[in-house]
Amino acid sequence: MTTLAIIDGQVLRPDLTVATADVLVDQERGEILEVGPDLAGDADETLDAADSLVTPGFVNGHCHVAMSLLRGYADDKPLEAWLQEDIWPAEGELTPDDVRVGSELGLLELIKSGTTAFADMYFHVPEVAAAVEDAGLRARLGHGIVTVGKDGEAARDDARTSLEIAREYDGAADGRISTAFMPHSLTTVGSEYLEEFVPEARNAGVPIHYHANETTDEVAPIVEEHGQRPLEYAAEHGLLEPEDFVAHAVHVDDREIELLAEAGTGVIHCPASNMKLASGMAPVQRMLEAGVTVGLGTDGAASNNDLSMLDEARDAAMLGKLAADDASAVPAEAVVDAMTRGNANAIGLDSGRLEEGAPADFAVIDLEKPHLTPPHDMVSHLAYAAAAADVRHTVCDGRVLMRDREVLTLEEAAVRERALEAAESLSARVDE
Ligand SMILES: CSC[C@H]1O[C@@H](n2cnc3c(O)ncnc32)[C@H](O)[C@@H]1O
Ligand SMILES: [Zn+2]
Repeated sequence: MTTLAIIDGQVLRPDLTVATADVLVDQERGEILEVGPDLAGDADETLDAADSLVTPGFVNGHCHVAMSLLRGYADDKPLEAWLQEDIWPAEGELTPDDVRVGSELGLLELIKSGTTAFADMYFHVPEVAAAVEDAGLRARLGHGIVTVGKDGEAARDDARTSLEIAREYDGAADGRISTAFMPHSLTTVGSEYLEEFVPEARNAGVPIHYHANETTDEVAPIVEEHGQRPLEYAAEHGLLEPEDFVAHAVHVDDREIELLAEAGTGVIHCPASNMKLASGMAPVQRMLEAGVTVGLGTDGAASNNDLSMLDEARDAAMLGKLAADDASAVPAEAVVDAMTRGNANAIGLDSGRLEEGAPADFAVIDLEKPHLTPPHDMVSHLAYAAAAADVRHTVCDGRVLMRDREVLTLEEAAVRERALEAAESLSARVDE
């Protein structure tokens, strides 16, 4: 057994209390052996956490990591225009190599901001999976299906690809990669394809993840065409099961909140993307009160425009108060839970908790910063004050991915260089 000890840190426990302790990890099993005093002993490797907070690694519940290549490509438009006029034409030019380098760029940012696990919907998923395997993170990946604008054969091919990817990659990278069947949304995938393929996804034993109720423009056509609210329609098509999770859920009514709570389907709230695209304010406090599992996600870097879960936590708390017109709504504890254990539960990964027997996924945050002084309340600091640049070390599955801000599993300068070239070449191709 090889061991790693994270020593002298302030450890954030599952009940959100903080204790000065070491954390001892079995690196082969990727598991926490013990949390307690004086565990450095003869550990094979140590990580200094003095004057630092040791937290569960952050979980990003909804991302399109390769879209890092499109950061700043198109801003200041609402969802529909942004996708139709800018993003989809650019994505039409993306090669598998572009997706690989865009993923590596995004993974660098995830590691540097303390994220150890994420859920991702995109295409050229084998490239995303290869990047995840090498970078050392944990992920739930899927191929996003869009059937609108395609003939029947092309549409069925797309849905079949999502199913095949889900089957083939589940358990890849020594179990760090799991998968889901991923229809893009309830308006971009026709009901006939849901009826045909959802039962197959259930047979494959994978969850289903999709964008839902993101804008009023997305709700209206379903109400008009089917005479039902989108999540009633989703339930009728077998898309609201306890293992499933939806992104956004901005425009949900009371009945839909009740459906989510009854079904146990997770909601991944994406406040930065919702604000930037002016999609609306999700009723997060109402969903929490109804018992919905609420996680947090960044969405892609083209609509955020970063992948920091610390930023997302702050945005969620701030926007949640504004939406509820109540300063006590969406408190610090709720967002810290949502970015760790809540998210892990929502996307079906065993992560987000720092205790014996749990997966060894951590972020170590430097507290010796003016904006983190004084140390009244670590949960408050995580929700409101800490930033990506405060993350010192990141560990996933017992492996040190970043030590003292040096990423060990990706060559940062080389990835940036390749990303610059790929982005330049992509822009030129789109402009041709
Ligand atoms: C078919 S792969 C995933 C697909 O989703 C697009 N996308 C990125 N952000 C959003 C969003 O906020 N709502 C809906 N769709 C989004 C992305 O560009 C890919 O095409
Ligand atoms: Zn999205």
